[in-house]
Amino acid sequence: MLSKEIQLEVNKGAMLPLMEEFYTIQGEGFHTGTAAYFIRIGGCDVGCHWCDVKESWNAELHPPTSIDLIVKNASTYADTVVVTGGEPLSWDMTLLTQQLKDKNLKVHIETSGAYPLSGSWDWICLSPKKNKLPTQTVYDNAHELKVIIHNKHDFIFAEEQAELVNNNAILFLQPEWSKKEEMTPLIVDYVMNNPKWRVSLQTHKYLNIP
Ligand SMILES: C[S@@+](CC[C@H](N)C(=O)[O-])C[C@H]1O[C@@H](n2cnc3c(N)ncnc32)[C@H](O)[C@@H]1O
Ligand SMILES: Nc1nc2[nH]cc(C(=O)O)c2c(=O)[nH]1
Ligand code: SF4
Ligand SMILES: [Mg+2]
Repeated sequence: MLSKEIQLEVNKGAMLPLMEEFYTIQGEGFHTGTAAYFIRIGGCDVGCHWCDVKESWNAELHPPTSIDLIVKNASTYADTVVVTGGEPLSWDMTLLTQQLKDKNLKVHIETSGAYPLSGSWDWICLSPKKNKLPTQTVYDNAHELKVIIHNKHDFIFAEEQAELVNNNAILFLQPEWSKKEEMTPLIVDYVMNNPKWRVSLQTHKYLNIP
């Protein structure tokens, strides 16, 4: 159990359960190949059975960390910060994003959109999940829609989600890692037949970097 004082700070978004932070190359989606500092915030109740960071789900395993410290570390690296998780929108992102922007950093988010949008973002990557669909604010503000393809039905889900996202969002299909041998050729065919979509791969896993 957190002390009352710390719980209040977490509720305000002045402290967040930090799982890890690392400087790497954005491996996925529109900004693939570009250097970025990743901040991974613990806590997620969406429950994707193929999630590649299940250790992030239980927020209680990750120490509440002051955003002052998170921002200080981030600003010593690249000019772009990617906030991920866990599900970052489980928490109030207002203060964290304000302070990152005060340091002139570009602030990106990786989100399932399952909770209402908080914070101010230069780039929103929405990766919707069937078991907890995105909220309207995230559909309206997403710059990128990145749908994970684990089976053939996910192409239908992808088209449904593309109807819900704003018209400017760039559309990506990304193979679920454990099914990539089977799904990647289907994605390649699908994108050639439906060129409004683009392919996204988890390139960091091929590069053996975090
Ligand atoms: C771990 S999630 C954290 C952020 C947020 N909870 C979300 O799902 O967008 C980061 C990204 O990894 C993707 N992802 C997670 N597990 C994956 C897997 N096994 N194969 C491919 N992509 C995966 C998610 O869809 C999301 O785009
Ligand atoms: N290199 C790298 N790129 C990423 N893009 C999204 C990631 C995530 O887990 O949110 C991720 C990640 O974990 N590593
Ligand atoms: S929403 Fe993201 S962090 Fe949560 S289980 Fe799904 S992939 Fe993992
Ligand atoms: Mg990842």
